Amino acid sequence: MIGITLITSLSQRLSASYKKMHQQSIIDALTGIPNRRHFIDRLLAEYRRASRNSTALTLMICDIDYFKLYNDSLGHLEGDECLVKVAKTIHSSLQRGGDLCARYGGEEFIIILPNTDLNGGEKVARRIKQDIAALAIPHPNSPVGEHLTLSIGVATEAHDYPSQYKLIKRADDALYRSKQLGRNRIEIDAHDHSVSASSEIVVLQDKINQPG
Ligand SMILES: Nc1nc2c(ncn2[C@@H]2O[C@H](COP(=O)(O)OP(=O)(O)OP(=O)(O)O)[C@@H](O)[C@H]2O)c(=O)[nH]1
Repeated sequence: MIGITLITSLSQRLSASYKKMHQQSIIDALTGIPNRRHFIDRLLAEYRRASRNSTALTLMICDIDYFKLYNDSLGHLEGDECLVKVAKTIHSSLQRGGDLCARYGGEEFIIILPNTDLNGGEKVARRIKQDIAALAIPHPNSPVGEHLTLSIGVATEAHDYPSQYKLIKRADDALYRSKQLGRNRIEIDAHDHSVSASSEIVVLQDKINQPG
C-alpha cells in the first residue's frame, strides 16, 4: 500500500514537472507570450486547416522602430520592460480565441489570424498601432516621433497554399517595405489570384497610411 502511494505521488510529480518543462519550452521567458517554436507549430496547423477548408489566413509581423536607440538611451532593463508592455498590448489587441501572438525575435512579434481576410488583417493592424500609440511610451531620440512606434507587415493567403514559409516571407517583405518607406506604418501584401495583388496594395496603402 505504501509502495502504491509512493509510486502515485512520484508519477504525479513527474507529470507536473513534465508539464512545467513543456510550458517553458513554448513560452518566451521575458514576455510570457508564446515563443517562435510554438508559433511555427501553430502556423503549420493553421495552414493545413486553412488549406483544407479554403479559408483565408493572415500573418502579421510587428517590429519596434529604432529599438537599438531605445536601449541605448534608456538602458537594457528599461528595454526589457518595454518589450513586456508591447507584448501584453499586442496580445490584448487580439479579440478572437484562435488568434496567436508570439515573440518572433528580439523586438519582433508575429501574429497568426486564422479565418481572417485582408480587411480583417487591416483592421487588426490598425488596432494594434492605435493601442501601442495609446501607451505613449516615451522614445527619446526616435527619428519618427516622441513615442514608441511599430512598423507592421501583413500578408494574406486567400486561395492558394503553396507553403506556410512563403507566407512568412511575404509578411517579412511587407515589413521590410514598411521600414524602407519611413517606419511607423502598415504595409500589406495581398496574394489573391482573383484580383491583382499590386493594385490591392496600392489601394490599401492609400487607406492605411492616412493619418489617425
Ligand atoms: N532590452 C532588450 N533589447 C533587445 C532584446 N532583444 C533584442 N534587443 C535589441 O533590439 C535591438 C534591435 O536593433 P536593430 O535590429 O538594429 O533594429 P532597430 O534599432 O529597432 O531599428 P529598426 O528595426 O530598423 O527600426 C538591438 O539593439 C538588440 O540588442 C531584449 O530581449 N531586450
